[in-house]
Amino acid sequence: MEEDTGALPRKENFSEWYNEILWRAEIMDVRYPVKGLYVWYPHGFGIRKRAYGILRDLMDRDHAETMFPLLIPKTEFMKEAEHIKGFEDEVYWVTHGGRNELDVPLALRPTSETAIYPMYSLWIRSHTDLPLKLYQVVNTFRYETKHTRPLIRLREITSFKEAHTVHATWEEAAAQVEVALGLYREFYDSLRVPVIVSRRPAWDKFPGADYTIAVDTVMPDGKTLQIGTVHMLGDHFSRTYAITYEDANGERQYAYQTCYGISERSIAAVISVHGDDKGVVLPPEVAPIEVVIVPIIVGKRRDEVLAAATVLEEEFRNAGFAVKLDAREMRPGAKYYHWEMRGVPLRVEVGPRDIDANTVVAVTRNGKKTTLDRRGVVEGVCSILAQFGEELSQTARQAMAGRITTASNLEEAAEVVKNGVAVVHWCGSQECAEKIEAAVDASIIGSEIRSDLIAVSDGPCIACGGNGTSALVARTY
Ligand SMILES: Nc1ncnc2c1ncn2[C@@H]1O[C@H](COS(=O)(=O)NC(=O)[C@@H](N)CS)[C@@H](O)[C@H]1O
Ligand SMILES: [Zn+2]
Repeated sequence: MEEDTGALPRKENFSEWYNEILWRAEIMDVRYPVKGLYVWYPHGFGIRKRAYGILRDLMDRDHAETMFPLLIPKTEFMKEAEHIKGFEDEVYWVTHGGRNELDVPLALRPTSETAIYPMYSLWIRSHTDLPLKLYQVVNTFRYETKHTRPLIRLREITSFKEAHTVHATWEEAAAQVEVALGLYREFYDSLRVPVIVSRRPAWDKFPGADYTIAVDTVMPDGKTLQIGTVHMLGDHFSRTYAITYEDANGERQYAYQTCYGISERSIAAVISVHGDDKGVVLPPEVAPIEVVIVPIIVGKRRDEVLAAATVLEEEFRNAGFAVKLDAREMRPGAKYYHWEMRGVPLRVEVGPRDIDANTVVAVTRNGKKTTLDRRGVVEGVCSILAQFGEELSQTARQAMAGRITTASNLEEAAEVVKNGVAVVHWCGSQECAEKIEAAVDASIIGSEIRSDLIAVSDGPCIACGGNGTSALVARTY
């Protein structure tokens, strides 16, 4: 890949910064010749791999992982009316196998309800088969007509984690929605990404769902990014796909379902929230390289320094760190620049002075320098990385808090949404939502807000003066 050249755009020019950092930090190559499809560089894929390893560990607590087919027959796809309406403009169709026209066109899954639920109908017979909680991590395809953007709005979603659960009652399904939100909070806590949870307005819920609860973060430009959604499907899909079970009294009942999804937007959030003017900044939890060792090679003591650096690398590797020794013939400063761009959380420098003093110098990606005793170096680095992770959480949380502002009328809200999220009182009516959205040129993205950064309250709707409660208004990706 091309080497680094020149300075990055400043992060305050977020859109340019974001586009440039994807190739400068070797995350994604956007030159693939199909719109909305992009290629993972190995470094970017390493971030995805660690992040989805955390996600799988969370899901594996009480879900089973599986994999359903990519191609969905039109007959199945077209069964759930609302679902179709929501996706008919986004579905890719396969119509030929070789030169033979297929008798039934096949959809590339935009999401997998219509692939999975006919099989659930075969699998679920009795209440003893419930609850059923499966998930898969697959690619899905959506013919997005809005502006596509790497990691944020793709036509091939390469890292679509979708969970689909089945329960005996509405209450159990509603409880699973809360379990899913807890998992998503834990996931984003691990990525040090602060989130706001809220209920999407009825017109924004997932097609075919009773309600949708979304997980949003606030991007550096003040726009929100939906980085996870949890849907209560009620019995809509079970009635359409005949997912029924025999209850304890031998009665046949329709099942109740949920589904919840996360995509590579989670990676976009890590890059966007934590990055700075020098490049990507990775939480240790998802860094493909946690520690890079840079030997300070000085003339005649070159071999001695390299030997010491190699021993150090071995020690970190045996302690379970993802460590890299950068022994390239290059000025140390150029190496610092290279690894800072790629977001490596910790650099360890070792040179002749360190060998004589039996120390090493540890420098975190956010610029903290510590001289460590060579003997306790592994423990020292452990606590430095833990501290670094906490600092990332705090910095990101404060940044998000700084972009959320209460607005008590339309004019104030119109100002706030230019570079942040407005918290307003809304009566909940669609009519007032349209008035508010037109007046402030932004969307009502949620109510029933759950965030320890936002004090929810009642008050007069800023459109009609009627009884309102706190709602989020923002521009969105
Ligand atoms: N075009 C896209 N590119 C990247 N991520 C996307 C795209 N469309 C949706 N997502 C992400 O995928 C998540 C789940 O998508 S969704 O439509 O809301 N929900 C579903 O598809 C349900 N079947 C849950 S699995 C969204 O919250 C969003 O974060
Ligand atoms: Zn109103």
